[in-house]
Amino acid sequence: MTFLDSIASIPPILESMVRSRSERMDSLMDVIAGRGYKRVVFIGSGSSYNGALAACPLFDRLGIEAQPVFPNQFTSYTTSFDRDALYVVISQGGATRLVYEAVEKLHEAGCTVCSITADVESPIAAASDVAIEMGCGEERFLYRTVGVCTTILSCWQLAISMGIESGAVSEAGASQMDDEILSVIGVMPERMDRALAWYDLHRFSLMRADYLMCAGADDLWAVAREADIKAMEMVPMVTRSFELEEIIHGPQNAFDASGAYLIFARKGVDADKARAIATFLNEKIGFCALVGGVGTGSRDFVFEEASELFGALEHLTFAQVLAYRLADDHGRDLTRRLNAGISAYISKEL
Ligand SMILES: O=P(O)(O)OC[C@H]1O[C@](O)(CO)[C@@H](O)[C@@H]1O
Repeated sequence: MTFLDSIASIPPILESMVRSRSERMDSLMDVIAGRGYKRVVFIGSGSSYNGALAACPLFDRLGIEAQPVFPNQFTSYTTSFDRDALYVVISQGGATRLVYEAVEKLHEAGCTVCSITADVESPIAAASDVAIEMGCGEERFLYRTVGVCTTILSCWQLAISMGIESGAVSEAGASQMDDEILSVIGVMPERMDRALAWYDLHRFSLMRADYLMCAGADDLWAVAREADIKAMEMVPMVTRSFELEEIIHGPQNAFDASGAYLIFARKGVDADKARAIATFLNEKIGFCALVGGVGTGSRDFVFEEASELFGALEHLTFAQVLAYRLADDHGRDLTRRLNAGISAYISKEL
């Protein structure tokens, strides 16, 4: 089993989650019934945070304000609570200490807590009021890959359920969303194959890069963050991600030809901005690829999303393939941690 098999295993896992949405969200519906939630606060770290961030546009579309917060920010610094909000803690491992402490803090404040974890018997799931199964099972490699995709889908299903409860989505509308998600899942294998071919074409430029900078807006900012964290952990290499407009600080000042640049973008409000940044980077700085529907250059990875609302998964497939191929070409063993001794200094787990 290679890491690529792990990426390839994602679409059928997601498909079976979509087909069982009602059963998966059954216990959540009991908890949110009659509560009229209009606000969701997500608490999660790393890929768990990114998964929540990727789902925020759907909540917004359904009239629900959604916001992700890092566990340390919440546990150590947050002092005000919104008892009319649903708090959702996300932890693939289910035992991240600060996420667990967030549940305790929320319960002391009288708030309702929903968890999303791979194992519904994990400490965080057991401590929460309602536990949603992330759906990823046990990740075969160290790096959250299946899990980040199933986190995004779990959050989308949470949004759809809250939309049904609030009346913003009818049952028929929810089924249409399921179909739209299935159309995205249907193209993920093709995105994977094309990403592999794209990597082969640009391998030399990518292997030369000392660092990787990623940018995107809205849900594609979440993809940029995930591309960043995966390349950093897996290759490994120095990486950073920016909200699309924020990356402009870099080329003005610090970026140079030893970096590689990825801009995730779709047609619409930010297309011209994304193209302008990519053109400047390509003409004046170094290797830059536009990923998504707006590219026209030979370095770009161009595809029409099967769905704009749920297309983040298509972009994410590209990011996962890139991290895997770069890691593989660098001779990285993805079953072993580098610098595993850090756990003698600090541990995130209970
Ligand atoms: O989702 P969990 O299990 O709480 O872990 C959060 C993050 O911590 C890490 O395990 C290590 O930083 C990441 O890989 C992960 O995304």
